[in-house]
Amino acid sequence: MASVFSLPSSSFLCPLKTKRFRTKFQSLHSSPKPFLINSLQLKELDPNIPEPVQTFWKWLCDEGVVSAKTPVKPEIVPEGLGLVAKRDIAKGETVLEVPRRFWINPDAVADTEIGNVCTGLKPWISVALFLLREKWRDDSKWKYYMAVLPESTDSTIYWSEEELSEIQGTQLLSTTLSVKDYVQNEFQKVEEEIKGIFSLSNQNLILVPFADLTNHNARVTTEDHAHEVRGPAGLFSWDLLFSLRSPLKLKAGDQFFIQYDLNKSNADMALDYGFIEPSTSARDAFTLTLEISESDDFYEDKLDIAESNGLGETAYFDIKLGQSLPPFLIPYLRLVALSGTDAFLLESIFRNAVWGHLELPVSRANEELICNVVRDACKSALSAYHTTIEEDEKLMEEGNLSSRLQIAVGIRAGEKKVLQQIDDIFRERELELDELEYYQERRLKDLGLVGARGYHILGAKIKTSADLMICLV
Ligand SMILES: C[S@@+](CC[C@H](N)C(=O)[O-])C[C@H]1O[C@@H](n2cnc3c(N)ncnc32)[C@H](O)[C@@H]1O
Repeated sequence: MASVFSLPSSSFLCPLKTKRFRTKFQSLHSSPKPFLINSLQLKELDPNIPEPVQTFWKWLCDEGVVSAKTPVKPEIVPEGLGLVAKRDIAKGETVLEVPRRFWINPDAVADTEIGNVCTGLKPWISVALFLLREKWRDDSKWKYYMAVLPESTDSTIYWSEEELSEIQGTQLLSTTLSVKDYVQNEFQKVEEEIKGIFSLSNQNLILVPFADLTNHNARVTTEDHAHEVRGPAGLFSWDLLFSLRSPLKLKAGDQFFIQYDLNKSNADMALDYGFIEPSTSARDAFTLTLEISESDDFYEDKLDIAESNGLGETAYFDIKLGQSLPPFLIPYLRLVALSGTDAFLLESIFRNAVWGHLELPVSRANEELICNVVRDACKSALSAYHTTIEEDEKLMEEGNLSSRLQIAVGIRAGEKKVLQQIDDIFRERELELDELEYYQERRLKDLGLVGARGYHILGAKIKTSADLMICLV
């Protein structure tokens, strides 16, 4: 899978790293040259740029996608290939425009000979099938683009067993294995369905030659740089254009960057793009999965309450480093843990108000249980990693890690930090258990039945929460 990054209405895949050009370069080299590379725009290119990229650029020039006015050109940059400003570029200035006839998306596939067999397939599968077919056609309209598309990226789905062992215990490892399984199953299904002719959930998948040479940078903190506009798309034609504007003010020689996706965690980025942002703590995340067990005596009631509040039998909570817990996490935890003398809150007379009650501590037993359960889960998850945070940090400080090891170390350190943060939050909560105010106390206060000397209802002293229940329900 090549990397995918999100745009307002679409995503686009990338041709990848220069290190992967060698095989392409050799294969192109042995075939007759498609045309003489001598246009003005080509003279501006660094002669060290791999020949397939030069040929691709020439093709873009010939097709009118690149002109003398185009303010960027491809260069070799730390991220592989990238686009570099030829002159100063103002913030918001249009950097490139690619007419619709060059886009590769499910609509484009539908208009080709394989359109019929692709009808009804998932968008990523029809695009993948199309790419496979075009790759082997000598007369493909996209052949110069195909020649710069990568065989693989640093996405974890391409990692060897040995490389994957570096992310042992991480959520990223299980996601990676699930994605590989999913792709394999889909491949088998397609193979069975279509004899002779293959971020996966993305409905608006699109490949845009030229635009997908743009790299990501954390300095860009907005995502509104990609637009579909109508404009001139050739000598006499007018069409939809995929347009990218510069989110930053650039000086000549600066690289043109965009922001791929502000909401992705480092694990998402590792899987989708094959790189991470180790210094952006909010990208370090861990997903807590909570479930109302079917064997719970109050399963039906709990499920009903969860569903009435937009949650379900299983709920996923993404916890980010340095950020507070998602607001529904604690009420959901309290709901799942609700039992014994607290179960009266599950009765239907409380149905409209119960979520409000769950937003505050219910009882000491309930609060203690959620602390224990979460802390045990954190400890168990932490024990599955084969390194400590300190060991990972030392490796990062020493540097000299391969790009994949850098991802592995960054991911496992990040996940552990988040788990540690969750454990710290619930450890502190545990220490406060005696000071918290619980449901019964609040209720008595509401009823004006709590005096300075303790809980008194109609003169009878209340000793246990069971007594309270009898009095209050
Ligand atoms: C859309 S392509 C961009 C062009 C790509 N650099 C190339 O050589 O073809 C996206 C890929 O570029 C690389 N990339 C982009 N931004 C990066 C970054 N900030 N750090 C590391 N790699 C990056 C990743 O391999 C990513 O999957």
